[in-house]
Amino acid sequence: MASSGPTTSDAVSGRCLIIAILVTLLGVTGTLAAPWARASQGDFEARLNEAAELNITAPWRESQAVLDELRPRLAEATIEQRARFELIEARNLILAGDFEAGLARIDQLLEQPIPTAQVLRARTLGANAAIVSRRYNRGFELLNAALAMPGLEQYEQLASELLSLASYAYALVGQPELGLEYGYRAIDLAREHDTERGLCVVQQRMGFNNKIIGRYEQARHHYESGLEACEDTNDELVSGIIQYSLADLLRLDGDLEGARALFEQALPRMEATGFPNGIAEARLYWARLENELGNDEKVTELVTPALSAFTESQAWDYLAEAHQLLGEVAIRAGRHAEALEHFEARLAANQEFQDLDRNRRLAYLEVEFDTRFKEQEIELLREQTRVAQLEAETQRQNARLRWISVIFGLLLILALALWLARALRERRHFHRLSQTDGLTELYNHTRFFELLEEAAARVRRDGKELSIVLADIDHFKQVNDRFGHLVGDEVLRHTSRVLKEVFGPSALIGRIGGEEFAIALPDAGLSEAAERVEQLRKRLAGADRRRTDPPVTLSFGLARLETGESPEEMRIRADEALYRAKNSGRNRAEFAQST
Ligand SMILES: Nc1nc2c(ncn2[C@@H]2O[C@H](COP(=O)(O)OP(=O)(O)OP(=O)(O)O)[C@@H](O)[C@H]2O)c(=O)[nH]1
Repeated sequence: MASSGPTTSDAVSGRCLIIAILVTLLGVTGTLAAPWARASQGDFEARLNEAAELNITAPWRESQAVLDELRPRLAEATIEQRARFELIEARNLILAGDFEAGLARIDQLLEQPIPTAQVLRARTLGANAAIVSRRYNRGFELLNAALAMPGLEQYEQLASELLSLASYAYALVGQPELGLEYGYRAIDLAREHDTERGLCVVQQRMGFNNKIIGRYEQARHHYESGLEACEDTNDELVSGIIQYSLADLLRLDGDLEGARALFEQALPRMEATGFPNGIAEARLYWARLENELGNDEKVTELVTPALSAFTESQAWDYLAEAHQLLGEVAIRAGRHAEALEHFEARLAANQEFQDLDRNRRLAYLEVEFDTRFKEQEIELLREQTRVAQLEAETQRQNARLRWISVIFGLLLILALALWLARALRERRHFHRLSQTDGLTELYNHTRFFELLEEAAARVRRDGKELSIVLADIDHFKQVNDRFGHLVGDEVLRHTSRVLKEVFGPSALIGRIGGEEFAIALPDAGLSEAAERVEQLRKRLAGADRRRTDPPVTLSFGLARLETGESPEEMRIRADEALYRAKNSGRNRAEFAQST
């Protein structure tokens, strides 16, 4: 006889409940059991590990007995050990069906400063327990907080358990693809770190995920792999879950005898764990099969004891399905009043389930929305930080550029200043060259007569005197011829120096020809000029003359600027006087004739 049980959605969601509880418990227990190797660190540690191990392999009461024995010694425990103790106990409370107390214990633990691994453990266990007990907001909050923990994958088995929980939770709220994605990550992690227990848990969840989206072949494959891993780790709980889940798959596949054989193994196994929700789920699954086979008595026998467990754990979908089955049995037996009661109970349970399902999706969406919103906020903040960094970098570059420009500008100004100073120096040099005679550094011909003009104008204006002396070295050609031009040059320079010394700074002295000099004496008359000439002759002939110097004499022509006379006219007269001095035997001075 065909079953007309609850909707597929009801059945699927109901199945989740038991699986989730079992897997939660399994996950935490598995993690806690891991530090067996540290038993030698002390009796407390060893007993704590024993309690954790018992949580996997025995009914929860056995591990709780160990915890109760350890409780008086909690004061000597480390923070980490206390956290593990609390987590095992919280898990036991949940296994015993007291979700509220279990979750309160986890919340308390999360408020304390505990190692990161314990935080991850507590969040994973809390998320699972909250989701299983219909506290979806809290469940997804804890799940997302755990998933957001940095460096998650370094926690290996813990991370694998968390990802497998995420896999289950997302499948539960209608996101099976996301669930599969998390599941594959969890499988990879479990394989990578060779954790059989992790593999056992995640394969079971992946079996569930595939089953609810109708991929029975894949579901079966995951369940079978999971069963192998679970048997290896003596995990009675998950082994039992997988067995009755596989049996349900066989039923769906039409292998009813195979399914029954598996149920016969799974139910006693579940009963041995003492976990009421798991036992009730196994009974319901089996009852589906017996309903299909028309074994009404067996259906009643299986389902009736499960009703209270479903009601207590608010597994409304399962409860609805159970009442549906019992209602059908009652109809077939002609007990119509009883059937009506069951169908009414089914309707009520379905109503509860619809509310629950809506709440579940809403909770997921709220947390998901909140998370996405926060992610967007974080992304926005990151973007703002990036922009600020870019701006700061741009400002730094601008400041650098400004400095470079300033330095470059200063260097340019300096180079220009140097170049200008050099140009000015050169200009002054060339200017001086253009006015002086390079050999003697006396005024050259042009400059001398310019200055003479100016001096003449000045003395005329001031009503003072001005005399001029033309001096020409005697027989200079012979000096050159006898001693060479270099000596001749030296004679010219020496003569110039003596001229300057004798006539003093007020006199204008110029070299106006090869060996011919002109001296203008402002404010001086002929007698003073003659006196100086005499001094000069003595100096050249006497004291100043070195023994190696060739004998040098000069002939002089002296003239005084007459009233109304131009400097040129004065010069001509002085020239004539010089000519006379030369002709009169040289080495002498002649006065120019007055006009
Ligand atoms: N070493 C040297 N010789 C110069 C320079 N300028 C002109 N002389 C020489 O001066 C000599 C001038 O010779 P002259 O004009 O014959 O005159 P002098 O030999 O002095 O004879 P008198 O003037 O008649 O006494 C020439 O031999 C020129 O070569 C010069 O700058 N350096």
